[in-house]
Amino acid sequence: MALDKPYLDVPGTTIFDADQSRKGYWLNQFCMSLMKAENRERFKADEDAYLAEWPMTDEQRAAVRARDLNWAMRTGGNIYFLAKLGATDGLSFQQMAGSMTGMTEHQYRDMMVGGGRSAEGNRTVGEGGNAQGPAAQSEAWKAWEHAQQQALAAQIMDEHAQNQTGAAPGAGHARVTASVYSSHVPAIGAAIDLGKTEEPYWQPLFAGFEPSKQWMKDNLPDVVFLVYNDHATSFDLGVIPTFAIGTAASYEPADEGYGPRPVPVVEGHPELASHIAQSVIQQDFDLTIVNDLKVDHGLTVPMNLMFGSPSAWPVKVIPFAVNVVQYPVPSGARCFALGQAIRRAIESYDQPLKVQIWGTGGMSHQLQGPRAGLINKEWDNRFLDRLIADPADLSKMPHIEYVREAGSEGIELVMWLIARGAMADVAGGPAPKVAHRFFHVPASNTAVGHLILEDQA
Ligand SMILES: O=C(O)c1ccc(O)c(O)c1
Repeated sequence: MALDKPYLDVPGTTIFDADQSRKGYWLNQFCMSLMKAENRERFKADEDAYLAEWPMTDEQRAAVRARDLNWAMRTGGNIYFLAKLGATDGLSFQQMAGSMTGMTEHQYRDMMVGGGRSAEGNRTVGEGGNAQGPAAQSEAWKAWEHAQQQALAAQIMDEHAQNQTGAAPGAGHARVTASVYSSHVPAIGAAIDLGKTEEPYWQPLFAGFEPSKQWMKDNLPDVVFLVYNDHATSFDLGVIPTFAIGTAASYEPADEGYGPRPVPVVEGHPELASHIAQSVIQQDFDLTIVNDLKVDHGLTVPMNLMFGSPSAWPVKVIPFAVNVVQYPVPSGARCFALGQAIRRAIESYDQPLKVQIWGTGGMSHQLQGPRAGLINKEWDNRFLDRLIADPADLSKMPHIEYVREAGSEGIELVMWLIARGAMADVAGGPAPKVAHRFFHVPASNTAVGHLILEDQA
């Protein structure tokens, strides 16, 4: 059980939540494609051929062909997406809504003219209202269900047999085991990709991460919650989310202009990510939910620094992108409080997963204007000291201090406060153990800082 679903007992109602969204992703994307006239024409000319272009399930294709909206919703469709299908057929929203009620078009219109369906008796399953019955089904859906019955029965038998012999699902809940902090300079990625890590310029930097790779082998988590910023890669100026959580099953490395980095695809953890999204949003942090995301150096470079260059990443990753590109960017205090909410979310997930939270970006660097190349070693090291010992006080530092002291791009360091806020001591537990600390200048234009804090709770 990942998502809390208090809405399941509302009669005749499907709430479009993360599970539904995941299930219906391609069905809904197909519907969106009908926003273009040329696609509507192609669909109308040959429905089967057009539907075959979309990686939907056979059942979803059948539901579309039958124009059975209840069936389509059962397979993950959402009415605002399905409405593009109805619009392609020339239907109004009233005709579409009415088609799901079992009433004729006229009966439904008359009900609306008469003041609409009453909420009385329709708030909870089992009351006596007129929306309590089973969903209206097309003949096609009934036939489909009939055909599935045998397969379903066999599957239930199988599951039953497995339950008899297999282990019980893991008990317990997820926990934060450590936080990791690291700069994410693209030139570090290029040095890895081009085999330059032993060159005199790069060797001292990579040497500083050798203990980290060993530590990671000894402390491998199941999931990394990876806080980073997108560098005008997946998010352009069209949409700028302040906090965006990736809920996809996988994330391809982005092409940032040099071609995609030759690193493995990043596997996500959609169930935990959706749970965290729900929990954190219910704690009043308004996250943007992202199902389609390519990840840039901000995410992949720290992965290499901590895991080396394996053929597949040994952990699942939940990407969490923070806007630090266009002002206003979130305050340190907001980031610190968000980290606390993320810890609560992780701890309330009912699977025994070990989760690390990483903060990336920084340290001091300025990539623009006559002040480009600014480095402030003393300030950076003081930042590391304060991050370890008094993050609550550090979180009060205003943006202007980051800019003046650590350069315009040094503002990325606010993201480290998200990871730090998720540690046990902030929630009243013991102080973390400093497993590793490293600082090096320069990597390209940047001072590289790195910390590993082990949770002692
Ligand atoms: O130092 C650099 O070259 C550099 C470039 C881009 C970044 O996002 C960054 O963090 C550092």
